[in-house]
Amino acid sequence: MTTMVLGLTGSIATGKSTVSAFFRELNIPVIDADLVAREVTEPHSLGLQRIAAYFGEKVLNPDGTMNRGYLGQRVFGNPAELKVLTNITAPLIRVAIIDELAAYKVKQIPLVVLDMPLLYEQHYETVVDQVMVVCTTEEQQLNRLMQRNGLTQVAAQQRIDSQISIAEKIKLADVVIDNTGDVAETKRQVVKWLEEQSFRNEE
Ligand SMILES: CC(C)(COP(=O)(O)OP(=O)(O)OC[C@H]1O[C@@H](n2cnc3c(N)ncnc32)[C@H](O)[C@@H]1O)[C@@H](O)C(=O)NCCC(=O)NCCS
Ligand SMILES: Nc1ncnc2c1ncn2[C@@H]1O[C@H](COP(=O)(O)OP(=O)(O)OP(=O)(O)O)[C@@H](O)[C@H]1O
Repeated sequence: MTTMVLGLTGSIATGKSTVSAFFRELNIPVIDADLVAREVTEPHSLGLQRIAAYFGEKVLNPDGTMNRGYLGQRVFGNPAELKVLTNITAPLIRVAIIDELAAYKVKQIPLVVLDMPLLYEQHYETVVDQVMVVCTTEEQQLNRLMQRNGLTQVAAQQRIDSQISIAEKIKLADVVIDNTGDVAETKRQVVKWLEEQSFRNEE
């Protein structure tokens, strides 16, 4: 059996994690690119060494972990520095994700989800078989992001502007999940899509 890889994306805070939780509930494996990004920047990793070499010792906490608050504040308002950071992490993330996908393919798992905010920005269209985009209105996105991360409007908007807009991603999507309603309404759309694909990973 061949493995189908579903790319799950959206823009920041449009509801990817909310949708990926539905897949997990159905025992469908999810690769979380944000988590992979954390793994490739663990203490003593090549990723963190490269980041510290460029951004300086300030990016390191006393315990050797990455100071995410400091780095996030620095790069999200500074496109040139964000590019440097992304250029360090993206190749490391890519190798780790391709490895994980290969392991699922060997096991012939029918469906694997790749939850990746930067799926289009990093050109993963060729890595996945279909792309599902989770969308909200821009106003909901801003409000949910400010609320979830405790960010000011300016800081939240800077993060939103670091990615391709939702409108652009909708145009590129194979399937769009509308997350402007309540969570149950969103879940119904995901279940419907799964039923249309006529497979589910069994327990
Ligand atoms: C800048 C960092 C330190 C901020 O950490 P923080 O804990 O505040 O945020 P977190 O990692 O949870 O990311 C939150 C969201 O920010 C957005 N984001 C993260 N990195 C980037 C990036 N390089 N470019 C654009 N948006 C990004 C994503 O939508 C992500 O879901 C961190 O995001 C990071 O190390 N980024 C580089 C790695 C990367 O590219 N990750 C994205 C994987 S697809
Ligand atoms: N349908 C909804 N109704 C109300 N709140 C929601 C809904 N969907 C998601 N949220 C809330 O909005 C915030 C963003 O959702 P979520 O974390 O799923 O987004 P994300 O796309 O995974 O974000 P990121 O890009 O940062 O990883 C969360 O606080 C979540 O609880």
